[in-house]
Amino acid sequence: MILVLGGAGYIGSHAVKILIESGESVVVVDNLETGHLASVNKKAIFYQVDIRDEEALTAVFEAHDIEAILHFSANSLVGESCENPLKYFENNVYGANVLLKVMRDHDVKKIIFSSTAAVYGEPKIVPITEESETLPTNPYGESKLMMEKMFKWSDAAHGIKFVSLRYFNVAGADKSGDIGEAHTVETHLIPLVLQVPLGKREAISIYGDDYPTKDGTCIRDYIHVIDLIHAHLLALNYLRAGNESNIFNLGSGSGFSVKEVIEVAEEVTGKPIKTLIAPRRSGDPSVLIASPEKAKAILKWEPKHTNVREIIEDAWRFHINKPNGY
Ligand SMILES: NC(=O)c1ccc[n+]([C@@H]2O[C@H](COP(=O)([O-])OP(=O)(O)OC[C@H]3O[C@@H](n4cnc5c(N)ncnc54)[C@H](O)[C@@H]3O)[C@@H](O)[C@H]2O)c1
Ligand SMILES: O=c1ccn([C@@H]2O[C@H](COP(=O)(O)OP(=O)(O)O[C@H]3O[C@H](CO)[C@H](O)[C@H](O)[C@H]3O)[C@@H](O)[C@H]2O)c(=O)[nH]1
Repeated sequence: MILVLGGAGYIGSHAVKILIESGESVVVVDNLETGHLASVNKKAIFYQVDIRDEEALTAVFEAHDIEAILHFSANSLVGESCENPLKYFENNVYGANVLLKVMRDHDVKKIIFSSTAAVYGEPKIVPITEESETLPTNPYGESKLMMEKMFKWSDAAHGIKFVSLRYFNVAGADKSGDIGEAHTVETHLIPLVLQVPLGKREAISIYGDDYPTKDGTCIRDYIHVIDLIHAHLLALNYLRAGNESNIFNLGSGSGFSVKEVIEVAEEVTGKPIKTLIAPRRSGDPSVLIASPEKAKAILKWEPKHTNVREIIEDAWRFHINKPNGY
């Protein structure tokens, strides 16, 4: 049995669907703070539980024979984390503490964890390898780095093996259009851009056009959620094969600017997208591009949907299908 924490969220709901399609039995735990019950595949067993509730989490571990955990549950808004850092340490770090305690007490030894490119902060060298310095510029990234260290020391003391996957910019949606990214508070570029052709937003603000990039706007590495989840399945096999704990970047290795994303979204939707030039958003690095070479070499991961047009087409299919979310 695989336990998916945060399985009602954007990325977690895709993981649940793909795990079930690949023949796994899945239990989902989610407190529904930002997730949607309707996004959880009906073949999964669902518990509305907060991972910080040790008693309730223990009951889930006692009800099921859990082999491995995919841990997506967290707060993950960079701006909010700067305004309310303690919320991030409370949910992400304390939540991991409770989880590791329950794992230790129930002899569960495998966990795959959602980390982030935000652990690197402003990179000195691009593309970013796993050896790059980790200097987060916001409490969200700091909380994820702290969690990585908690996993490292829990491995040393209790033999809990982990794979930490440092995601770059996750986007796109399942090809069915049934599940996708539907956050009540949306901060991510692609879903916000698509709100304009959906008629839900007048214009998209471009946060800064004076960066030292080819068109002055920030460059990011967009990774399709389906490719991202396939890396989790490979990480699960990696741990099942008895390998050591490890950390991998997950990105496509190529970058697209904010303006390029908007242009492609205009082509995909067939509608003009009005833009406004806004001030830079604080803490935004100009260029974030992953080196995915380690995941390719060790996990044998090969992202297949790296074209930003395909990523936007798949996101658009979901938004057309569910214009008001779940
Ligand atoms: N979306 C990205 O581009 C991106 C990039 C890097 C890392 N990540 C990480 O990936 C993970 C998933 O991100 P997402 O975009 O799907 O976010 P999301 O908010 O859609 O999903 C998180 C889920 O966890 C649940 N949750 C939060 N706190 C919980 C708690 N204490 N107990 C139980 N459930 C809880 C929420 O209700 C939600 O369903 C997060 O850990 C995030 O930090 C996301
Ligand atoms: O309305 C908007 C929203 C975003 N942007 C720009 O679009 C780019 C992408 O922004 P997102 O908010 O979509 O993503 P981030 O790169 O800020 O952050 C994401 O990727 C990070 C790692 O790269 C972390 O993992 C973080 O959790 C995740 O939200 C940035 O340059 C941002 O300034 C705009 O111009 N206008």
